[in-house]
Amino acid sequence: MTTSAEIHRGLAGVVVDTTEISTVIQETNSLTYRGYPVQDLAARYSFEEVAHLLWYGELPDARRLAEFRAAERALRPLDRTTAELLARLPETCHPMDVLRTAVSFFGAEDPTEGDGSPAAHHAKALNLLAKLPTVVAADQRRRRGLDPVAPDPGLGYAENFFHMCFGGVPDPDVVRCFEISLVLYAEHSFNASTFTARVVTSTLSDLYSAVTAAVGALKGPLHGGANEAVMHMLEEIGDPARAEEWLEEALAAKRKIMGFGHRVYRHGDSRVPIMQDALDRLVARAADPEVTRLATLHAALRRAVRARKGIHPNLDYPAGLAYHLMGFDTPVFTPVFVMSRVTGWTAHITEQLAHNALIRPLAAYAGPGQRPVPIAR
Ligand SMILES: CC(=O)SCCNC(=O)CCNC(=O)[C@H](O)C(C)(C)COP(=O)(O)OP(=O)(O)OC[C@H]1O[C@@H](n2cnc3c(N)ncnc32)[C@H](O)[C@@H]1OP(=O)(O)O
Ligand SMILES: O=C([O-])CC(=O)C(=O)O
Repeated sequence: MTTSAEIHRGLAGVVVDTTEISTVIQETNSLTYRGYPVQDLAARYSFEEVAHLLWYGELPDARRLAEFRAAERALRPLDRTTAELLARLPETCHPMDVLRTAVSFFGAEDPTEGDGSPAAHHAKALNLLAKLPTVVAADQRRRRGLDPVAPDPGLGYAENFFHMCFGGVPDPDVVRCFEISLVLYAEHSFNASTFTARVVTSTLSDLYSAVTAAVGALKGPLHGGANEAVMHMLEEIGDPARAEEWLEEALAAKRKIMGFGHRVYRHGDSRVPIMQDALDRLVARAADPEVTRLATLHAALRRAVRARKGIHPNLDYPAGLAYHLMGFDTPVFTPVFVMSRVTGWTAHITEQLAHNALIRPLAAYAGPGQRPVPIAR
């Protein structure tokens, strides 16, 4: 080691910059977007209004919201080249790979890719917000052997996604639970994927490159991939009566329990009570023994992890099961997270550019000391 500098592995506890977009308030275990508590936003506002808030700093008035909605709805269809390209990707690849490829391709197709002005950024961000659900829905249908369903400009963001996935819109309670999840997933300060987007942006690279990299960062099971991993874990456990025994075995094998723990929250994720409440409503309305079994297992594991390790669930824990009950295929859960988080990522990309400093930390060298190269080879 060539330096005695303090090492912060994983940048834990390191404050690298300021942000005006969101903050976790540890004292009250709360999260605000541009100053508004996320609980209140989830209860009273649509996802489109929250996207506007994150990008422009204020909730839209009625006229501005109508314009914003009209612009988003007009941008939803994919052009033929994109649709054909995505349909050619192997079905063995993960839907997050499809999404990552789609974002990269949107950049390659955009002649204004390098324009980093705030106006150009907002246009690109809106384009991604509008098109990503079309990509995710078409991909889920393709894997089910079905043709894509065209977006419906008469439907809101959340409703239209159900329409494109399933060819119909479920009852408003289900749509509302989905919309709540989108609001909760939209933004979370300097999480790993957002920080990735900021690192890429700090080199003055373009927005599509930053979002492509962020999709890659979100895919991992320690971050967004956990909502999908939660479902696999519940399937592996199977029987609610096995939750405690399974947990002991998993901990003995040094496995991480998916959907539990958090780098920032030490006393529980502020978003969980709202999402758990939405999940409970989905379970109650299903009135189905299989759904009850899953919900019982979900609750049993939550209690067991709390009792055994003192660890709380994070947002991915209730969101994973909620997406399953809404009918989405498990590999689509993290892409749905992307559809929402693209708002936070792009808000941060714009903020990073406005006060840019190249992000380039130092490392404490721990390799061999300087030595002569061998003379004979
Ligand atoms: C939307 C999101 O991205 S939320 C996060 C989603 N990710 C997950 O749900 C994956 C499971 N969780 C985890 O792996 C971790 O809790 C993380 C990655 C989220 C946070 O990790 P860190 O802040 O680095 O905490 P760290 O891993 O050091 O955990 C501290 C202690 O709690 C334990 N711990 C934390 N989370 C878990 C978990 N899910 N399962 C088992 N043990 C855990 C660790 O083993 C460690 O114990 P130790 O001190 O005895 O070694
Ligand atoms: O903040 C984090 O580290 C992870 C998280 O909860 C999120 O990105 O929503």
